[in-house]
Amino acid sequence: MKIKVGINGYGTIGKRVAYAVTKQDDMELIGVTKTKPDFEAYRAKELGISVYAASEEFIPRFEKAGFEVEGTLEDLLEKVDVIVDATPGGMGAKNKALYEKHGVKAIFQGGEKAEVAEASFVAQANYENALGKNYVRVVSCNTTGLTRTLNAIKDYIDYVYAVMIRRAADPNDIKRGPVNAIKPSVKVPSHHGPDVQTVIPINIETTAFVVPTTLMHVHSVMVELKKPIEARDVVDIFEGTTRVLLFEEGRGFSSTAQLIEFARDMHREWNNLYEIAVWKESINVKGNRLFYIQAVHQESDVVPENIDAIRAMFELADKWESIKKTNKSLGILK
Ligand SMILES: NC(=O)C1=CN([C@@H]2O[C@H](COP(=O)(O)OP(=O)(O)OC[C@H]3O[C@@H](n4cnc5c(N)ncnc54)[C@H](O)[C@@H]3O)[C@@H](O)[C@H]2O)C=CC1
Ligand SMILES: O=C(OP(=O)(O)O)[C@H](O)COP(=O)(O)O
Repeated sequence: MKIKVGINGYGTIGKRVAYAVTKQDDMELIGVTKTKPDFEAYRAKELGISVYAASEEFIPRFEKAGFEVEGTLEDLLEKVDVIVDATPGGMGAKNKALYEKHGVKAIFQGGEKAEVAEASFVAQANYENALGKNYVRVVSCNTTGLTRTLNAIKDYIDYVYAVMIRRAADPNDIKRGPVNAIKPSVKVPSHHGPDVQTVIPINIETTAFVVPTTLMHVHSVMVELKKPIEARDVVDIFEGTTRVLLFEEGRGFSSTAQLIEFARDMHREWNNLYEIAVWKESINVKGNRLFYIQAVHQESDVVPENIDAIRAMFELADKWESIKKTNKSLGILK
């Protein structure tokens, strides 16, 4: 039996999750919602994807353009086992009542508060917490990135301090800035540390900045160690950690630009870099402190998590079976 999946919100995350669903042999993409008949709606149709209006109120827009939709979100909800809510942050919580009304399981994204779901999720850290659940939240791209690497070394962690340098906007976004400024998040700690704690119980504080780039986020991580570890052991641990890749400045990876070029060279769809990129040379231990720097491709790192969350919610596979299956289907390197 294939799990029938719908996507509400066909934007940056929604379209990538839709694509990933079509790559799974145990899932079927039933349809996606759109609020307007823009080029993304036409492209979805060209790809054979059924397009639904996100609600009744948007129908006139489609009618005016002569774009035929299959119905509304409520019609889509009648046909699916699970809906992936990838609407703008905060909207998912409002949509939840509709999902409950139709008795459909739902996955929410990191723009929602943890309370929207029964579990916050990063597959390699807490797959088991989502088993059989009706509502799961895939945490934000930054939280996912922090969790992947910190979970791998959690036995050594006394306290984590991390600085998040966040991209101002996604590449297709023309409305957001800053254009020529660095914008601190004066709310300290930023939401990322507490968010990591919704997945793994570690001591962590984070601060965050927004900078004028669209490519990726970068994290500067400092860990106060509970017990000694050598930098080369951390390298070994990260080398053995799924969805984490080590990149060397010595091989030309001197910025996020080269990381994205690597994804392009790999012919990844939308230059997705699903893996968290850790700069190998940045892994250093000084006394009882470990330092490393990593980059997160915000548009794609949460995509495999959405797929694994679906498998966990329907108890289709155990943790490693699901992770391996998802990795293989998306060309994730390890
Ligand atoms: N872009 C990113 O870097 C990441 C975003 N997230 C989270 O994923 C969620 C979605 O974010 P993005 O994909 O970036 O947003 P987006 O703005 O690219 O896409 C949202 C889509 O929802 C549509 N939409 C708007 N109102 C709607 C409605 N009433 N019903 C249905 N669809 C509606 C928009 O037209 C758009 O296509 C948010 O919670 C965000 O915090 C998580 C990880 C990374
Ligand atoms: O939600 C995200 O993008 P957004 O800025 O489009 O809302 C990313 O996951 C980054 O969010 P974060 O920096 O709050 O973790």
